[in-house]
Amino acid sequence: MPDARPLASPDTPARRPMPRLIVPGLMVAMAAGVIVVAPLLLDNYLVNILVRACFVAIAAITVDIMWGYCGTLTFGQSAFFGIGAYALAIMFTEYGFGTWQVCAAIAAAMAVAAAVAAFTGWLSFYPGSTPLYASVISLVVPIVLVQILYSGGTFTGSSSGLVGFESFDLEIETWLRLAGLGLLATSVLALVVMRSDTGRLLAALRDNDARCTYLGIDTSRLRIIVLVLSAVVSALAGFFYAGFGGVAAPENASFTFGTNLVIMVALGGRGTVIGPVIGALCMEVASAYLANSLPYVWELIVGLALIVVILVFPDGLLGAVMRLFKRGGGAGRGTATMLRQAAAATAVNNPDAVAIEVRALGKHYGSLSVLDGVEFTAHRGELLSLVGPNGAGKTTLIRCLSDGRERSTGDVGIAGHDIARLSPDRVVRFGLGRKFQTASVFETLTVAECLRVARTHADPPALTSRSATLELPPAAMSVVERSGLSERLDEEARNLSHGLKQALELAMVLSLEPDVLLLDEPTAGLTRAERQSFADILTALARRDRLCILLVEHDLDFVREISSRIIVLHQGRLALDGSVDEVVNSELVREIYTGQHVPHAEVPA
Ligand SMILES: Nc1ncnc2c1ncn2[C@@H]1O[C@H](COP(=O)(O)OP(=O)(O)OP(=O)(O)O)[C@@H](O)[C@H]1O
Repeated sequence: MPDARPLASPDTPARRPMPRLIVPGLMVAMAAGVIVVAPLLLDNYLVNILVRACFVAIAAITVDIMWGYCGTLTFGQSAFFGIGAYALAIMFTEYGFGTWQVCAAIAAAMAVAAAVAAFTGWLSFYPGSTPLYASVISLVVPIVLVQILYSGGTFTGSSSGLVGFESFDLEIETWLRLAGLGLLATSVLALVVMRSDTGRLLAALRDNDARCTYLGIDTSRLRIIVLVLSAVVSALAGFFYAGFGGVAAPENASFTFGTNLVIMVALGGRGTVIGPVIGALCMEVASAYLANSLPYVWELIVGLALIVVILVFPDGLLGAVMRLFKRGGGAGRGTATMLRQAAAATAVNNPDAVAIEVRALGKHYGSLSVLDGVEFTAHRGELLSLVGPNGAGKTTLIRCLSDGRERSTGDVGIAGHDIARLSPDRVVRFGLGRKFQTASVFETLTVAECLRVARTHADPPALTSRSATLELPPAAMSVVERSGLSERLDEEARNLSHGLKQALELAMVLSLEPDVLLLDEPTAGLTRAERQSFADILTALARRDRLCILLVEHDLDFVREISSRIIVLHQGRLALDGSVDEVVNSELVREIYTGQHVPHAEVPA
């Protein structure tokens, strides 16, 4: 879109280099403080608290990854912490302390935590589940686990927990150094991964799960993998926590502790890794001093602090500090991305092959029939417009073509594949791309990151590094260059104008190299110039690249200009299917668009 006029200022807001240095600087300072200075200066009581705080902070980091990066608010990390603590306590109580017992206890802690996390993840993240549902499940897990511990008799120590077993015989200063190093290693690893391409993919999940799914990403599987890994880390933290304290108590697994972890993350600043560490250290130390002297007031103070932070600093304390160093609130990440065109796909074998095949399609909501007996076929190279009055069922039809679970009756074929009851991420792999009515991008990611996530299928993300180059297929590249997005690759998507967001979403969908493109009112809200540009792009995609495009559109002039064929939906039934002239000049379309009633009987079945 050469003439697109972005509403947002084209100037990239200036950035100071500080935010990139704050987090590593804080980490080095805290690590030096805990590992080197603290054992020399602090009394035993405070060192004891710091050791525990370091292990709790590791669990808080796992909550941050789940909540701050992946967008799932979880109260259940305490359960995995408790599993680690009890794996050690049960093993040492039952079999004594020794090398094989330590190895077996670590293996048991990791295996049980991973198994419980996999089961919980399967329950929480089934396709179509909501984030609220996952949070509720995360509340239930520690509650159930604590009940199991209570009813475990002498095996789990019931409400008193397990105590008095032989454990690691280390000086307290050594414990502090070990705990500090463990916390430092976990923080560095988490930061490296979260700043890598994989971390950006997790942030994309948080921003827009549906868009990820329609980019062919199995979001449920990804969330389960992250939950399992964070559960294992949390279990290891609990293991050493119990090893240090020589006790495992139901409180270590309780939902109260899980809630405290969430508060630590919220106070420190979610999505920062280091914020939760600061939150955990501060809360553990403060609670050790205040919880006994001010038992009820302390909880009140924590509650009030949480409310104040949520109201005044929604990004937490560290988020507020980091924002001070940003001018303009959210430009790119100071990285320069090189754009490169991927090799063109091999020539299409059969340029006129059937691309969409719909047979006897029906969709019902209870007794309400929204689509009934819809049948049509579309070929590669066709630009097919779908028109009809509001409520005719156009968006529902698009949903039924892109998600096998949507339709009530009938069959849908995409590029020769029956979509059966497959979820959108699987249908996308048949060669389908869907653009939503409202631009669906990843708001907190840069333009380059959005496009990189869209290329996940072709270019799996690196785990520990961030790519400096971005390779796009020719069709996506052409949209990026024509729209001017190539000049703003390192700018966050939320700063783009409406037109540029629409162009970005189209480029993301084209990054999938689809054979079939579904577009739901893509020109709504665009300027005249942007609309013309969109028309040129779509025409080229159909004629030159032989894509089959199905376009839902209200603007009949636009439809007339670009379509090779038009189908009309009326009251859930296919009313007309013909050439542009046949449909636009038909009596039926005139009646529909002038609002006159068309009796059901007159609509061809
Ligand atoms: N989840 C749902 N439950 C019940 N009815 C629904 C649901 N989703 C859509 N409908 C109904 O299905 C009908 C078709 O809706 P749909 O959004 O597909 O129409 P449309 O042709 O795309 O309309 P518009 O042009 O306004 O976007 C409407 O009457 C709508 O109220």
